[in-house]
Amino acid sequence: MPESQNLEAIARNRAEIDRIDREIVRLLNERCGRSLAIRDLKSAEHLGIFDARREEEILEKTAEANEGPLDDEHVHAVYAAILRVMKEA
Ligand SMILES: C=C(O[C@@H]1C=C(C(=O)O)C=C[C@H]1O)C(=O)O
Repeated sequence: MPESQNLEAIARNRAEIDRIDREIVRLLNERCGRSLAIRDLKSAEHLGIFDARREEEILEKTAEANEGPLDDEHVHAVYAAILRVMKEA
């Protein structure tokens, strides 16, 4: 493939990554809205924000959902960060 075609392919893949990143940010904010709703409901029930068992369940379910090419270890690292920031929102 001539060099210019490779450069065009890089540009196309980057445009797709930009689109996917916008979608990921939208979904993260949608998820955060649900997490905040649960926080309010827990507060009304005088329950604490953090639920270690639920977070473990999420880490298991996201590993099960992983079809690669990311390793489960990578998905775990991303979700550990997501669960941490959800509690800081
Ligand atoms: C939203 C909840 O509260 C916290 C936030 C979680 C999340 O963002 O998924 C999961 C468990 C809790 O630490 C919940 O208990 O479901």
